[in-house]
Amino acid sequence: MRTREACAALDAADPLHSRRALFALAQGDIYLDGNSLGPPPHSALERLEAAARHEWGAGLIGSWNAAGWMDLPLKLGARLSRLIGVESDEVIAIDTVTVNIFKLAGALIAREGGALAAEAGEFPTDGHVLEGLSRISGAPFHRVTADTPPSQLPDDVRVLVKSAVHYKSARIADFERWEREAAARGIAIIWDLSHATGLVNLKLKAWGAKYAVGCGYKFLNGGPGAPAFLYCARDEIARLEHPVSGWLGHKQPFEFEDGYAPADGIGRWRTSSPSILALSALDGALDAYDGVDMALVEAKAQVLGDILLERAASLGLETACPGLGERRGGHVVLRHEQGYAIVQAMIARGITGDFRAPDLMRYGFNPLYLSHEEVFDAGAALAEVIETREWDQPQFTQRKAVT
Ligand SMILES: Cc1ncc(COP(=O)(O)O)c(C=O)c1O
Ligand SMILES: Nc1c(O)cccc1C(=O)C[C@H](N)C(=O)O
Repeated sequence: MRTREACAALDAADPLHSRRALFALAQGDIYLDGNSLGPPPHSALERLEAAARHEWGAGLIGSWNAAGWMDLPLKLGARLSRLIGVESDEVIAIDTVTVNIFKLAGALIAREGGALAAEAGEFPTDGHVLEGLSRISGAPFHRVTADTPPSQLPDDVRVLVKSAVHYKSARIADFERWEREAAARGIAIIWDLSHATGLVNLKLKAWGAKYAVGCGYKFLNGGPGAPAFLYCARDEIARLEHPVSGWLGHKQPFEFEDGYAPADGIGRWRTSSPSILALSALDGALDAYDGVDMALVEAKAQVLGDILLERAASLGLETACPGLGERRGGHVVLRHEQGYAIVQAMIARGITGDFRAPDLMRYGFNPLYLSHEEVFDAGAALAEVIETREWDQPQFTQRKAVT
């Protein structure tokens, strides 16, 4: 197991170390839940306040033009494109992950026919939304075994939704294999990048991916319920019909025509008035990623995860994620039958992680604000909580509604 001194030495040599100052995190708190809700960068809070006070408060309706509100989803899409490895005019920041899956899957199934598929054990919303789409469209829905490669999917599948990083196991998908096999079978993959964006060094275009959605409030730190994003490869945009055709996806919304004529370009994926305050917070939050080398971020996350896994091994804890030295997403998952109470006892010590039923403790690492030393300290605290049974108190053992 690495020592605290060895972790301090890693921090001293870490090019990302200084980014911690960009975040409004209380001194002493160790936040290991940024894979569920990222903390606010100062720039997000400042941008949000400016948008509320000056653009909305003072500028009023004139801000649609003067503050560039109408183009904010496209501006943010362009900023996000670097983080996922696609062109700047292929991404739009809009709606939620679930809604964006519906939009893409609905458009694809209408064009391609055939069946929809999602894996068992995926983040539930991915299957829920396809089931709903199946009910109204009549397209069959298959819930397939986790990690079924496209070459082994049922013959009629034309649309597969797949997480890039699994929310529980932290396994990273084999993008290139999946895309290669899917292309050979005429299957479109919609990648759910929720747990990957801002963490994994994504190169979607190079990997042959054409469709993806992702979350703004996890590693991107855009705030609770932040807008999600949608990626659609440029050549496919004009070939798909937006199933939620609303006035702002229209070519000329301010002509107020009865008939629907879709906009050109990625703006075609708009539906309604963009959530300007939420987009503004995300815009500010993305400053924290300016100039950041995503290869460095992914590599540091791997080491941070390893530090906690070394501790887990010394405690004899079972792990439910790729092991030491293995490639994984930004979190590690440890199994303990008292996992819920242990996570609560850790939170009481200022070390926040989360619990996923029935027995999984999930700890996430955003390399932009976490140091190697902090993760070492979190591991030491975990050892104490378990070894002294600190978790065995009613305030820790009683389940709360949101975990
Ligand atoms: C993999 C995954 N997909 C989708 C979602 C849901 O996103 P939204 O609330 O934006 O629909 C989450 C988390 O909430 C998630 O982890
Ligand atoms: N979006 C959430 C919420 O509003 C409350 C609690 C948790 C969440 C989450 O994002 C869960 C998360 N997607 C997960 O991976 O478990």
